[in-house]
Amino acid sequence: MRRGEFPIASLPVWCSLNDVTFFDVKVGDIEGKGYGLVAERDLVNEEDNSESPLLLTIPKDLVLSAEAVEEYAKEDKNFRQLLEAAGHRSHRGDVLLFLMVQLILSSPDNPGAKNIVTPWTQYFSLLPAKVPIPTMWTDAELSHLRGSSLESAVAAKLSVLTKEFNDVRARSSDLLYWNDLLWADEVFTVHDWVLLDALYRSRSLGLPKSGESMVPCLDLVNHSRQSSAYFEESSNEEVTLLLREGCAVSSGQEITIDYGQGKSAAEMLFSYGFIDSDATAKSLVLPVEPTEDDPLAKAKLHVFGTPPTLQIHDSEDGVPQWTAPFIYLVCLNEEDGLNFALLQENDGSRHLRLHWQEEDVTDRAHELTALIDGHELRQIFELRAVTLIQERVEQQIKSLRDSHSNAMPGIVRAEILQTALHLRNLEADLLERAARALEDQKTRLLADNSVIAYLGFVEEPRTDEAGAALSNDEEDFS
Ligand SMILES: C[S@@+](CC[C@H](N)C(=O)[O-])C[C@H]1O[C@@H](n2cnc3c(N)ncnc32)[C@H](O)[C@@H]1O
Repeated sequence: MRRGEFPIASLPVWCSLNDVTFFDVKVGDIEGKGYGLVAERDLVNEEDNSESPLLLTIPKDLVLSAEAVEEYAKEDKNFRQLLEAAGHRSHRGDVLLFLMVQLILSSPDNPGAKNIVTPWTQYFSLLPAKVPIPTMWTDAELSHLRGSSLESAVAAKLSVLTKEFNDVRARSSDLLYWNDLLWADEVFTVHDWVLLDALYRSRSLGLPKSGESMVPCLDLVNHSRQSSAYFEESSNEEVTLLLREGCAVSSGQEITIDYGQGKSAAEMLFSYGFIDSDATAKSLVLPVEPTEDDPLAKAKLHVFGTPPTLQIHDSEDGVPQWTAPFIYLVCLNEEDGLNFALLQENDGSRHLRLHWQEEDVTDRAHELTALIDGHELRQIFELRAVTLIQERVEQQIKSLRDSHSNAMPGIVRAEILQTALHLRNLEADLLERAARALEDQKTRLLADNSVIAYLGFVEEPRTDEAGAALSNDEEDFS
């Protein structure tokens, strides 16, 4: 759908009409980042100044939160019908419906639909038509993410977005007003829905009172890990941007906030479309699956309930840590004391239950690491888990290496290619360090007395022979 026009030169008028105030800062073009905020004069906030200087204030009624969407629905009958038919599933979904309406109302494709206009209808046209996050990349660009943790994450997100779009379409087609505006000439497409999601993801922020919200003008502030400003929501729910304590910004310099706060390189790319040049991967998440020959695979997936993942986190000493609760479910079996049972309720419904050592632990399927604590074979179970995790990590390293020369032909924007390569390098480094840490842990477990005893080496092993025999036998406990 074609976008409306709102030149940046008109923003000061919009701000004065809507009580948004800039103090000594203005919107400017920032190379490689789109718009941003720059200081109009030298700004300083001394180290122990308890009252930080204000840079920007935005009144409560402009904050686009789930509550604001509900309020708007009270005033607009057509939107209320749309929200009742297709909304109320999540806060994000409701905000996306509101943005969809702003897109329609501001689009030159709908000259007749301009009768209901909110401040957001005009502001929406200032938002970029392209966001550099991977859900908006071309297939050729996406092929450069192969082997990275974002390969499956982006594919899953795109499939969810397509489902959401089809769902909104199915639920609103019976509403005459919306059917005419949205679907009759197929003016609103799945690409528009992907754009709305991208705008929301890259521009929303968590406010203490209003929750996840979009705030006009505050959403023009770019990110830096050495940020000079921060935002607050006051008791009357006005949102403010303030200069950080101990910060000095010269006239013409950019004002930034920190979007990161613990986010991994993959999360930064997924949500905002860039990675800091001095970033480390921090962490990554990979999907994991049950082993192919496990007869209990389906039951294990069912009781686990959520898509199983392996999370790898970096740590300050450079030795990565991992979390993979499903892997413990994968490596335990009936002979270890893991069982499934069907529980029949009085109303006739039946539920699959998970038992560990004859105790019903269905609600603790994610806590098997804790449940095996104290078991005499605990180290054996750990060894199986470490072996499976190591295999998964090695598989990912191989996939990163193999896919490098394998990208799809097609035009790829230089900055996108650079960002994808940056992510791949950061993740390869984290995975390789994780593989070494897993190998070390395996070696430690293999030297554990209970493991040696379990494997039949109860007598003092001669180191060389034992080591060789153990590594040959690895598959037996995986
Ligand atoms: C909340 S908006 C900030 C305003 C945006 N620059 C604009 O023109 O509307 C977030 C987007 O700005 C860009 N951005 C913000 N900080 C950046 C940075 N440090 N490096 C590169 N791009 C950045 C990214 O495209 C990101 O998705």
